Amino acid sequence: MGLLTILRKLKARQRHMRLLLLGLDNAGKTSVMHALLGTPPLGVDGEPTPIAPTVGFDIHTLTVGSPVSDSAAGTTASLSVPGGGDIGDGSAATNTIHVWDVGGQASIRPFWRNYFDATDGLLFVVDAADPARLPAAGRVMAQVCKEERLAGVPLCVLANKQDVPGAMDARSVAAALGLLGEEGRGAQGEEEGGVGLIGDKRHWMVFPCTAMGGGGGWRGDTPVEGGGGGNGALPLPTGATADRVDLAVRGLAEGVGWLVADVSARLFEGL
Ligand SMILES: Nc1nc2c(ncn2[C@@H]2O[C@H](COP(=O)(O)OP(=O)(O)OP(=O)(O)O)[C@@H](O)[C@H]2O)c(=O)[nH]1
Ligand SMILES: [Mg+2]
Repeated sequence: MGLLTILRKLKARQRHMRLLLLGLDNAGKTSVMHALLGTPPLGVDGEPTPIAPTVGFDIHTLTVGSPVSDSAAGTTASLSVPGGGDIGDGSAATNTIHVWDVGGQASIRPFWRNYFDATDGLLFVVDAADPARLPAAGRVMAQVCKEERLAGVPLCVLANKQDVPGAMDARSVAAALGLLGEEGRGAQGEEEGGVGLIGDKRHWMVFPCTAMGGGGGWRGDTPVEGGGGGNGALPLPTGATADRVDLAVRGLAEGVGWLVADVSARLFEGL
């Protein structure tokens, strides 16, 4: 077996990828990170403690597709989402996912560009219970997506805070962000200032979710899908009623699972 083949097999087996977690301040990025890690911040009394705004960035590591491999570091956890898979020789692959959680305050956003290199997938978190800020979130997202270093990188939008009564569903969030506003999709929701993502080769999807895993009043719907590659079907909200909070909790894992699977296909297919 040649050296190149060995290296390729090693890469295929390890499947490291880097996701960048962005969004306006207060969207819930760090909360999403804690939810994914299964480690809500707790005080000494065991009660949840408020999450402080992120100044700078934090890196966390998740593994997908195999049991927990290392939890000693405190920032490593396994996640039950799809995204592992057979790597061609009958053995299962493990995706090791490095998530960069970067602060979203206006004063910090200019530094986001320092994190674009080597990004394989984008997680963009929005506060679906704060419609007034969604157009601004859409503009910021569009700016990020214009970045050459992020060309074609799949985008998972997390329409967070679905536990808050009145939170917008995935389709409304997609429209408010300008994702549905360009020609070619046949989608409703023409929105001024569309972000111009549609028509490029980027896969995107909006998932309704909550980082809280509790509360009431959640309104369920299905993810809204679009982007290049002919996957522009836009399923209508189903108005699901059963166990809505649970669905929103699962929406988080599903969203990350979708992104991991998409990135995997992009990075590791054919290895
Ligand atoms: N109800 C509800 N509150 C949430 C949810 N996610 C986050 N929050 C709250 O929203 C506030 C901001 O959450 P953070 O996770 O700090 O937001 P962030 O995007 O990391 O903010 P920056 O670090 O400043 O960019 C906190 O008070 C969280 O408790 C959610 O799903 N539901
Ligand atoms: Mg934060």
